[in-house]
Amino acid sequence: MYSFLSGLYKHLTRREAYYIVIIGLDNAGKTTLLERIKSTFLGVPGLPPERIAPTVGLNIGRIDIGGARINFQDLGGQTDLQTIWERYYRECHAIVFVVDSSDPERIEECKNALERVILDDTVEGVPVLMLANKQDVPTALRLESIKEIFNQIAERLGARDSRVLPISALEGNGVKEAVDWLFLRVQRNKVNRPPIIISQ
Ligand SMILES: Nc1nc2c(ncn2[C@@H]2O[C@H](COP(=O)(O)OP(=O)(O)OP(=O)(O)O)[C@@H](O)[C@H]2O)c(=O)[nH]1
Ligand SMILES: [Mg+2]
Repeated sequence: MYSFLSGLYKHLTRREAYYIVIIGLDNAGKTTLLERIKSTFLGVPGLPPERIAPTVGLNIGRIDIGGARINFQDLGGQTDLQTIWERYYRECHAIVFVVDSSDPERIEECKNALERVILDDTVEGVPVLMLANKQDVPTALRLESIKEIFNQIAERLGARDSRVLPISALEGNGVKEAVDWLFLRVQRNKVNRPPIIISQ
């Protein structure tokens, strides 16, 4: 009886879980984005921007959406930390690459970092969302310019789902749209990268 009930409980509480990595150069705004996602979807205030320090390890954020769980993994972007990215993106269901649109001088470095990820065969078919962050800065590169730069790389993505969206992690603009895009894409890509089934 106990095993029947516990089996039934597990069945009723089972749900799909997805892992999404957030990468990009240091100072791009990844942790600010993670905190913004948490405050938008969990309804609790995230860490205030002035308390966010450069990431050395990994920050995790969990949200529930459409009956599924999404686990965001925000990684440090400093050059010597980029070597750990692959440990996380190889297993993930989608990749978010955050770009600091207010720093045109680092765009080339940004492109190279993204290219290295895209060219890794282990992420073939995984949806990639490029976020043109800091759109609240008046002098920031606008979406069209960022698209022009990143579409050269996107061509290499082949049949994979990819998109460039404008956001301001600081002010929250575009953050919900970005998460909605990701949720739809990880579900569409279920056959290639099945979700992890969890109970609760
Ligand atoms: N104006 C503006 N500033 C932002 C935005 N997002 C982040 N910032 C600022 O950019 C700086 C870096 O933000 P972080 O979130 O720590 O950047 P990160 O990508 O996590 O950096 P690492 O952890 O070192 O890889 C901080 O001063 C943030 O307040 C944004 O949308 N607009
Ligand atoms: Mg960080």
